[in-house]
Amino acid sequence: MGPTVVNSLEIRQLAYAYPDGTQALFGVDLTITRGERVALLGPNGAGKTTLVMHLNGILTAGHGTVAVAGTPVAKDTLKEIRQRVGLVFQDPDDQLFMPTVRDDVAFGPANAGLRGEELDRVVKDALEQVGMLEFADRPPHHLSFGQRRRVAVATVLAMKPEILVLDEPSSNLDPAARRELAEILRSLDVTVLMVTHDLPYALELCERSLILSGGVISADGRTPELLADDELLASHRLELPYGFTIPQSDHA
Ligand SMILES: Nc1ncnc2c1ncn2[C@@H]1O[C@H](COP(=O)(O)OP(=O)(O)OP(=O)(O)O)[C@@H](O)[C@H]1O
Repeated sequence: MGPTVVNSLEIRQLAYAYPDGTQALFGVDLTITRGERVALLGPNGAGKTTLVMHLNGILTAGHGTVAVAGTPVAKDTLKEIRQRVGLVFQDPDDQLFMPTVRDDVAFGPANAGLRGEELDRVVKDALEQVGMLEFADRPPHHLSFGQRRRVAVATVLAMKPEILVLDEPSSNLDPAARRELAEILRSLDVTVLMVTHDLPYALELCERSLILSGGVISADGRTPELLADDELLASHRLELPYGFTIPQSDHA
């Protein structure tokens, strides 16, 4: 027998219609292996948010299954699933609500029962991973947007997630903050699924990309290959920035 391959995420035939009857997902199949970084691309209304909301049980499958590291997302597994799936929202202010950065990062692990030195160590590690340790005693609302996003990532890392799911991680960041966050994300030893309209960011960070369109996955492959396919991009309302070319080394 070969080594066991752990799948961080396994989605089988996931379909979902909102209560008003809008069918947002039509049978999505997706496997993400531990350690992969994957970009989820697609036009507005493709179903990306709907898909992400199934990963930690905010929505539950109308049809099909979702499993995180082998554990099915279901009512009786929600507590475990929410520790394993670290969701970083687009707006860090939806995630930060405590008087200090330290308290925000400690909130999840403290809730899970960590105390004392163990809790301190987890908080310190998470803040170090995003380069925000020196800001531990600051109120989050005194930080820049880019710093708040990094703290939001730390709140999720403190839970030692199986998979980090980021919604538009580069939005509202200036070029330096965008690059710093990319360096941080690349340095993490965690599976990543990143929803983004920022195609160069997907290229920079994710070896693999998916295109979701009309509630189905219509492309799944190596990011440089997908982004070099002008017809594929145009047919899914995806556009590279004007003048951007895929570096030849990525094409190979
Ligand atoms: N609460 C809701 N009730 C009914 N329909 C909804 C609801 N939320 C989303 N939809 C519909 O479901 C479909 C998928 O929407 P979703 O928000 O998942 O797309 P998205 O890919 O995340 O788009 P965007 O890039 O704009 O964030 C769309 O047709 C949308 O109008």
